[in-house]
Amino acid sequence: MPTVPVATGIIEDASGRLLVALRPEGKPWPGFWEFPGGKVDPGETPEQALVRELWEELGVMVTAPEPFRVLEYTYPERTVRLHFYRVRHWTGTAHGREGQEVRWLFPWEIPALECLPANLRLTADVLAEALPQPPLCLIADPGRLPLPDFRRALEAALDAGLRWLVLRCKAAPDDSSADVLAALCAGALAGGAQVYLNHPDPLPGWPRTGRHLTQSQSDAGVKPDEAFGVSCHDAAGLQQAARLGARYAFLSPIFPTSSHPDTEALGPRGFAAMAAESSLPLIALGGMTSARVPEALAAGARGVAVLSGILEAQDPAAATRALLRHWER
Ligand SMILES: Nc1nc2c([nH]c(=O)n2[C@H]2C[C@H](O)[C@@H](COP(=O)(O)OP(=O)(O)OP(=O)(O)O)O2)c(=O)[nH]1
Ligand SMILES: [Mg+2]
Repeated sequence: MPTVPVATGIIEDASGRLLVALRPEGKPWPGFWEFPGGKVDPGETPEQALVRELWEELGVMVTAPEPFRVLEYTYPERTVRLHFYRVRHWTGTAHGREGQEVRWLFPWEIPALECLPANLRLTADVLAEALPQPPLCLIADPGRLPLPDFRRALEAALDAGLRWLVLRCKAAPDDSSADVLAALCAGALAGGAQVYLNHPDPLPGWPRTGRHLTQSQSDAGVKPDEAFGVSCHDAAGLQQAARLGARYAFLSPIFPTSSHPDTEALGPRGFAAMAAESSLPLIALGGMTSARVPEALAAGARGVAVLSGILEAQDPAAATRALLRHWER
């Protein structure tokens, strides 16, 4: 079976929303959502095909498309080589010229739709662009250490370059601890970090980027009206988090971990199999050490999360630097 070249455009408006279109009856995969585009004709370059297809399908004239990804995917009926472009400059008003429904959605709203299966990884690629950089997350639980030690460790990690914090409070802290934690959140944000609160309801009004949910909250349908991620443990949990509109998911445990000794680890292969099917960027959690970061990234993790690896290290700053080294260029 020859490979069919296809050119598609991820069209983005000034607010960051992307255009998706519903495949009509009469084409393969009717009723599935796609990025607009189509087959490259003989003699055309993928970029020429992109410009022609977006004119034919949407009535927009594209200028300066940027190559983004080339992916091959085998459907039962054909193998396609998909040339995805980012399109940020065009003229005209996009509308379904072939009668197809089109929608403008934020990237995290797309996984709720039934999309062409080849596009799962691509959606995860787009969502991964918005992860904190470097994508190393510290899950910081103030219940584990005396508060002054917790604060010192956290500030050392932030000074060492940490830019992503999930603050995990199993129970509501007392008033004086709450003031310290709120100030830590504010300081982390001011230093350029993203802060997600994993906290039981009622939620304190601490400064934050968004919330981090447990899989059981997500499975129960909790859907914050702010940015959020979810800690997942299985494929059903990942699917539910994607349906709700999560920006990212933790998947654990990738390696055996002393905090959950009775849970069987996914292993890098189990992790990779789930990453291949996920439209969310997955963050590897569980037994993560600096030495294991390359294996996690090779398994499709877009980032890594640690708990005790930093907070309970002899030298939290050194531990943070050792982990961050993997994202230095
Ligand atoms: N347009 C588009 N096609 C995709 C995407 N992802 C994906 O796997 N495909 C596959 C589905 C199809 O097998 C092929 C594109 O074919 P198409 O049916 O859109 O081609 P076309 O617009 O030229 O349509 P036609 O002339 O055959 O009617 O690529 C995507 O995001 N957009
Ligand atoms: Mg098409």
